[in-house]
Amino acid sequence: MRAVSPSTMKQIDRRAIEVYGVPGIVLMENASRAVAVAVKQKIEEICGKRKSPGKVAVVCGKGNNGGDGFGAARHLANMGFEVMVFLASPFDEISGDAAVNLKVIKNMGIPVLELKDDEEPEKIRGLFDGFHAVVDALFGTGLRGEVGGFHRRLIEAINASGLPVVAVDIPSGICGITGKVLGAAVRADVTVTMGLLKVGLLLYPGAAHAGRVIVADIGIPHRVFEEFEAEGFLLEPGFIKNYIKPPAPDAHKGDMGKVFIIAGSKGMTGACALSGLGAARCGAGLVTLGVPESLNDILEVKVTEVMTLPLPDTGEGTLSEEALKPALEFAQKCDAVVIGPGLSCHQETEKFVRSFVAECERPMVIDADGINNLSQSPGVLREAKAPVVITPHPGEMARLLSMTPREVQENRWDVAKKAGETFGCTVVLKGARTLIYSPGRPVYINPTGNPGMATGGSGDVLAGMIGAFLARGLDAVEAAAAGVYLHGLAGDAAAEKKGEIPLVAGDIIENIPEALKYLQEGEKVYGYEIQTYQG
Ligand SMILES: NC(=O)C1=CN([C@@H]2O[C@H](COP(=O)(O)OP(=O)(O)OC[C@H]3O[C@@H](n4cnc5c(N)ncnc54)[C@H](O)[C@@H]3O)[C@@H](O)[C@H]2O)[C@H](O)CC1
Ligand SMILES: [K+]
Repeated sequence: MRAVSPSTMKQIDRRAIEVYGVPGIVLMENASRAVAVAVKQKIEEICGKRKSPGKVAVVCGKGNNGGDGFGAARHLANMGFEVMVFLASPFDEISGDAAVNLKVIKNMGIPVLELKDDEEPEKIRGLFDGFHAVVDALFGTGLRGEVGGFHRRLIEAINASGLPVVAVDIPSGICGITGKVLGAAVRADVTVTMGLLKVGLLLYPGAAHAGRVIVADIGIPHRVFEEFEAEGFLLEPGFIKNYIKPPAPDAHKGDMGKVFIIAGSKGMTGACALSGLGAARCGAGLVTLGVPESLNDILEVKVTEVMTLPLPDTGEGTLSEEALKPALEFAQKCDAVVIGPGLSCHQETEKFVRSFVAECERPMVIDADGINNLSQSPGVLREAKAPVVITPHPGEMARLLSMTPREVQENRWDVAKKAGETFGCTVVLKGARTLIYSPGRPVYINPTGNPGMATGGSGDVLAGMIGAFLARGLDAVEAAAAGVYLHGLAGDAAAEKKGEIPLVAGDIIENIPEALKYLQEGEKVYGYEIQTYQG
């Protein structure tokens, strides 16, 4: 599902009005209706259907977000709710379509209380006593910069009310593209966003402030959406299902892709097994682990469905430079390579990784120590002869870009794009709402997964899964999207059974079959669900 920035949404709104001739007031009417229906649903969810359905406070700003609020107030009154509008702006500053709707509700006798900037703080704090829900129509795509002073106090009062909150378009105070809190932000139970998803509703902390997201079709001709490049794309089952096709009836293991996984060092044999099994569970026909010779016997015991290839060892249980020739030769016989899980940063291994990445002619997933071994020479990534997917967690990305993990986390969107453009590869920036970026493509946002997956070995499994999809012929972005989505879905299935705390990497592998089954047959989607309101 497409996700856009506020500025792109404004351009789409404008084109619908000025080029296609849809009057703005019509868009606002549809938006208002969607909000009112969501409020009714939310209150009924909590209080059940009642003769007198309840009392709703609608907090309106001075722009069209507020205009949606005025329209929603009218619809809610028509539904039998007792409605009160709190206007966070002087009456005479309301204009255009918003002014039309304000006039109507005043003609209907709906009380509209104009709040002054210098209202007594305790008056603001007590504003919502006795109400059953609050509608946040303060700021939408028109928010600029930090929310301060009176608006901040108003937002804090909404959050302190303890009432269910329905946000109009974007929770006020959330940046519509980064998801950051700009000073203060409303915590909504439901966000009714107009036309298309906004990126900021999908990225933390915005995703936490948005609650359940409903995308309202407000009557913009759908072809207008096609006329603009969406900045983001929320990964969904339908999108992934196309990539995960069952094997042909007469398939044999050679058809299903050969994956070569170069991994492991003394004490890190688990990483080899986890990435190998991750690949095998995603349908790779043949999986071979290239490991330091001294660890080969251990791996032979550890794995069954996966083969091993002993490679020259430094004598310390790590790969030596001598491993380059045999590793490149074997890679030539495979369809995709995964390099990095548990490899260590031994100085000889670092040289091996640098040369291998520069010379390998097969699509590669570079993970964990594969990335760390390139942090002194990230330019090698640009020399790669075949498509590359890097799968850094924030710390590994920080080393690659000479940033701090905090800087990475505070700018995930921009960092993922910067890394993709700098290294000319597909970037999987792991974390809550993993981002996938490749030059020239939108940023894919993954909604699956849970905090229980932040456990040793989880990344090794993911690297193997992406390697399997690469080996089965998906391009770098598709393989990354399929792997990331499925990895999170399997983790959600595991967490549903065992809880998040006890979850270990092996549980993710165990649940890949169930996750695949849901993708291909079921409708149940864990974790994240977007509803669409068609009016
Ligand atoms: N035709 C359309 O565009 C439709 C828009 N819809 C809704 O309208 C809003 C966007 O409305 P807009 O008037 O552009 O801006 P906002 O209402 O979001 O902003 C309100 C107002 O607030 C002022 N402001 C901005 N930043 C700050 C700040 N940091 N502190 C104080 N005040 C601030 C600024 O002057 C703005 O004018 C969109 O979200 C939809 O909800 C309809 O839904 C569909 C048609
Ligand atoms: K809002």
